[in-house]
Amino acid sequence: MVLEWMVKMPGWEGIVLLGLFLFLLLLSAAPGRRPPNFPPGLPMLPIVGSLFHMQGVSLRTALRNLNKEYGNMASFGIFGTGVVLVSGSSLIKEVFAHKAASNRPQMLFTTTRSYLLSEGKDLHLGIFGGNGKKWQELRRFVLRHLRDVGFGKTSCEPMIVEEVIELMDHIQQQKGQPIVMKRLFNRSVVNVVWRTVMGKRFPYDDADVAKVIETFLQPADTNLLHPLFYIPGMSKAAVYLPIWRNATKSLRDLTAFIKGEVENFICSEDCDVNHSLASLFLKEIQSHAGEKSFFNTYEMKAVIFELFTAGMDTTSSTLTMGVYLVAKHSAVQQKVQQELDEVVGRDRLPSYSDLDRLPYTRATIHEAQRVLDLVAFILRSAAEDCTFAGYDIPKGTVIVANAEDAMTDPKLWKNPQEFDPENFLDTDGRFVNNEGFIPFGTGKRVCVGESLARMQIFVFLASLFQNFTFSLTSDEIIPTSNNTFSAPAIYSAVAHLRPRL
Ligand code: HEM
Repeated sequence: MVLEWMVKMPGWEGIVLLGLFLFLLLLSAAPGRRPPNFPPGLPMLPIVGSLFHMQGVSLRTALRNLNKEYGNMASFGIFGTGVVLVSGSSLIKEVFAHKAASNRPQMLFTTTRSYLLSEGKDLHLGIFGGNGKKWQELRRFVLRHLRDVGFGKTSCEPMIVEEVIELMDHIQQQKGQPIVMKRLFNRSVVNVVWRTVMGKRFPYDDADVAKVIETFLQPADTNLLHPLFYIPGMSKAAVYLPIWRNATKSLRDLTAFIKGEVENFICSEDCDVNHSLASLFLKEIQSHAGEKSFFNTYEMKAVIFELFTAGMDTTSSTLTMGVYLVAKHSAVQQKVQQELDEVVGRDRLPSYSDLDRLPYTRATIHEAQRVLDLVAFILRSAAEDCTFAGYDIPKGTVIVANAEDAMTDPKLWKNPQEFDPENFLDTDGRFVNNEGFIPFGTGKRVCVGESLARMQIFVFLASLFQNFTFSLTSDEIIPTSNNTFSAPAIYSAVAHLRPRL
């Protein structure tokens, strides 16, 4: 896997990395070293770690095998970094709730993005990539003020409904012709986030946002455990390498877009009266003027960048997969529509307040999210030396939550390998939550956008199934789930308008 990647690299950089790789190979002949009382797992050789023991299978398969072979606390090494894979929903929750597991490892895409946003002055910007006191303060500020501007609360539902109506108009205009579903939802989803974060929405034909959406690197294109990212010093060095500059073209376009949006906002006349997170952030920066503070325009750009990226493709992928699974299982589609007709009717759109009276629809939506399993492996790192399940984990160890295992654990789910809304229903048809359902992560760094995402997913999908019957028209492609993220199916569908009752 490593070798293949390097051989594909053109020019001197490929040669240098290949040389480095061969040098490491020679050094790895020395006896192995694993920290004392570290969880069991693959042999960890000096310098290269366990890379040679993971050859020939995809990373995801390697992680699955690790769990099966070594149990709920299993380990391996990537170069000098120890990695612990935590499985079992109760152990994941215990570990991830602990402040010792609350750091995020340095990831190449967060350092590159920080570099670009700060003109090279800071490599550790934002909430997602931030750690320690700065992460705590920024996260607290963003959560509090997102709530103030209505994020995920009933007051933001009308915005979601407006986007749903526009999307349904667009679908209706296709007049029963096949619709390519990939990225169909991105624009509507990003508008909801943008309205709370920046106080504006993008017109449907905005060319800049269309370009960003079109070239956006989807989560499933990102391998957060790529060995090259764990070469010591790489997260800092790579931002200066021409090869990395070329490989990150879409990231560069996106950072330029967000920088432009934020800078225009700061210069705009209504920046301090506009009721948005951006204007509250700006006020916070001004209130700390002259002091040493985490609130500055670089952090503001990074936080806005994160809300845009984390909020767009995650929710859109879930909607794409939701329509796909329901269209593929026509009996489920009929039951959802029957429940919607009985509880909501067809004269008004479903509202989030209907959720409790729509157990089958709710179970279907949860089940689509479980089957997609978007973030199958969630990355944190040890903020300090710590002990979990009797094993010692040194500071800096990467800690990975095996969400895939929790979401398919046969001890927790009736029918873990199938799309089956019954997984979230009791024998009386009532909706029941499941402790293995952790699509938004868990504990100290649980997803900031969970409440908004849940509301958006429900309102969009319930409205679509109330108004249209979907059927698949093409042979769908199920992307081989890669690495740490999963991708939704790629397909086309026909949407038949349902008549009013
Ligand atoms: C279906 C939609 C979504 C899914 C499945 C999802 C999933 C996740 C997961 C698994 C994490 C890591 C949690 C952990 O470490 O325990 C995360 C973090 C995060 N998410 Fe989401 N997310 C979604 C939507 C959103 C939205 C709508 C936003 C904001 C607009 C958002 C913003 C963030 C941020 C800022 C973090 C970093 C939190 C931190 O490190 O403290 N996400 N998300």
